[in-house]
Amino acid sequence: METITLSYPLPEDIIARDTRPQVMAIGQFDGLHLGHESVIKSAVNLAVRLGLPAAVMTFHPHPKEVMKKGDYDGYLTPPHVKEQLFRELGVDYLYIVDFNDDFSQVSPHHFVCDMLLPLKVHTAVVGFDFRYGYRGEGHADTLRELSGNTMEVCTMPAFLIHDEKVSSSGIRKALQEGNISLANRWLGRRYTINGTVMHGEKRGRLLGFPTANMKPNEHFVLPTKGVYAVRANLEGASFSGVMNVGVKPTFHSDVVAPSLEIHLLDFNGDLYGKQLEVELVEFIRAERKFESVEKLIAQIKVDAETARGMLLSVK
Ligand SMILES: Cc1cc2nc3c(=O)[nH]c(=O)nc-3n(C[C@H](O)[C@H](O)[C@H](O)COP(=O)(O)O)c2cc1C
Ligand SMILES: Nc1ncnc2c1ncn2[C@@H]1O[C@H](COP(=O)(O)OP(=O)(O)O)[C@@H](O)[C@H]1O
Repeated sequence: METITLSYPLPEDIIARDTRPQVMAIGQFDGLHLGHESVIKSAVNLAVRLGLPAAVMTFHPHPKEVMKKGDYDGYLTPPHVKEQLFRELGVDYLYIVDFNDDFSQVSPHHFVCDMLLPLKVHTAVVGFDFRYGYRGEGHADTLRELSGNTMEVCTMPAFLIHDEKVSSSGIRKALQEGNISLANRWLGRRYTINGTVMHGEKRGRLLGFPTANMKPNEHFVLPTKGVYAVRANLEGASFSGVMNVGVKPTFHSDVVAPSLEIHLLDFNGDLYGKQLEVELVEFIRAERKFESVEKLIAQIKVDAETARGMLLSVK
């Protein structure tokens, strides 16, 4: 797969490229969840049938981040992981459009005529709720017309699980509510945060539960404060663990930024500076303020055994 970064207007060298007509899935693909996957798989299958390359066009940063909508809480899937998923799905060309204030002003007409047509989009494959151009005024049904009927458009219906529409906003909400099973089911994989192990307050070892304090490598959506059963990948090996996301109210009365702390079960070693990839498997309980350190320790013991039970048959 070739990754091509684009800006508007398209640079001369891109226009001059001898691009073959291509089937292009277009969307933010924030997620990237099972609904997005079905759009991309359809584009790839169609491309194979037509003997054309399969492309994806996506936008970065997230338009909500650029437009300062306020409700943008970070990545569900960081760009490099999305890129890997596109590759695995069989995409030949990945176009990443630099989404900035100027691009947000581009009309639907100009988006189609100045970007899609020069890129020789033979068929655009989009989700049922695809919006594009200034204020999202362009809809899937206007793509064809704006291309002067030179481009085919294939609009994919909503992807449903148990009659519910799979959506990124639904996954974000599920993470906020501790509904990890739903978030994972809709994503089609476990919600994963990766980061670097930093020094913390050195209290964990005194409690009998050393916890690797993980600083996320990207601006990920944080799940709700609480305790989780996790699988953690460390230098190619996989461990079961229990993670606390929160502000440790037993020790802090002031508001502090939430931290992610992972205790690996059956592990002893130095993790400082190492890269950890943490996959959320299940929510165990909400974070609480304990009246004594002893009670917190007793609860952490129960949490660790709960996680162990939950993770018994999980790889
Ligand atoms: C499984 C688990 C559950 C935890 N639950 C809570 C909790 O409910 N309330 C709380 O104040 N701290 C909780 N903690 C956080 C501990 O207070 C924290 O690990 C300890 O303060 C060590 O911090 P340090 O790594 O910065 O030294 C939990 C930690 C773990 C590993
Ligand atoms: N089973 C384990 N799980 C997590 N960290 C462990 C474990 N065993 C040893 N460690 C080490 O202990 C550190 C955490 O100890 P802790 O007292 O909580 O210190 P800190 O507050 O700096 O995180 C980890 O960063 C890691 O280097």
